[in-house]
Amino acid sequence: MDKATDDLANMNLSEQKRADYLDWNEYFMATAFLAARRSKDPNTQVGACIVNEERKIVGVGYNGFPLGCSDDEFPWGKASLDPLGTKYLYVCHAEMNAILNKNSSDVKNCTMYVALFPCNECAKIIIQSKIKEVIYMSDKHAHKNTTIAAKKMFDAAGIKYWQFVPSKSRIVIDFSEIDWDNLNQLPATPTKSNGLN
Ligand SMILES: O=c1ccn([C@H]2C[C@H](O)[C@@H](COP(=O)(O)O)O2)c(=O)[nH]1
Ligand SMILES: [Zn+2]
Repeated sequence: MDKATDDLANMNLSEQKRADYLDWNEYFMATAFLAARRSKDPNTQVGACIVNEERKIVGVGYNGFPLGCSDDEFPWGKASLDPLGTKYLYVCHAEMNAILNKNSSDVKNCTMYVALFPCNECAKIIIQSKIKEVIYMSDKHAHKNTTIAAKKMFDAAGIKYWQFVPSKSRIVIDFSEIDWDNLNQLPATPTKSNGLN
């Protein structure tokens, strides 16, 4: 293909809608996973994103210690002879933080996107806050009583829950790949010349 034909092909492509944009579920689940990257938990990082009926994000949270409880002083360990020496008695779960961080008056009829199926304690808060749907990614604790109880309560309360199975294997934000002059993500627009092709 000569350069003129190549330029024309690129021009026509740039007038068409991008095909590889994030769909709503990908966008909200990726937001939950981005929030999880704020977590200091060395073992499990959980993020949650709450979305209202207008598809607006109204709350985001991740697992971490309460305000005033230093990440450097409270224990991050899982195992200790003394339960007070583990994280479990102190850490706020991502779902609870997302609800408490809400920027709307309530989260009634909202959907929660969450990296891990909520535990029984989070399930109670989700139900009481009137969230109507939970979309989760990992169900790695499906065999545990905390998850079984959570599902039992969701079923009784009529809360819909389903597992998000991503069709994209990667959602990447790589600042080094962004063409800052055009705000194009170079890999997403391969026909655009980046000087390498
Ligand atoms: O519903 C949940 C369940 C757990 N978490 C958080 C709490 C802890 O920080 C980790 C779990 O630690 P493990 O080392 O995997 O036991 O996940 C949450 O945010 N939401
Ligand atoms: Zn929980």
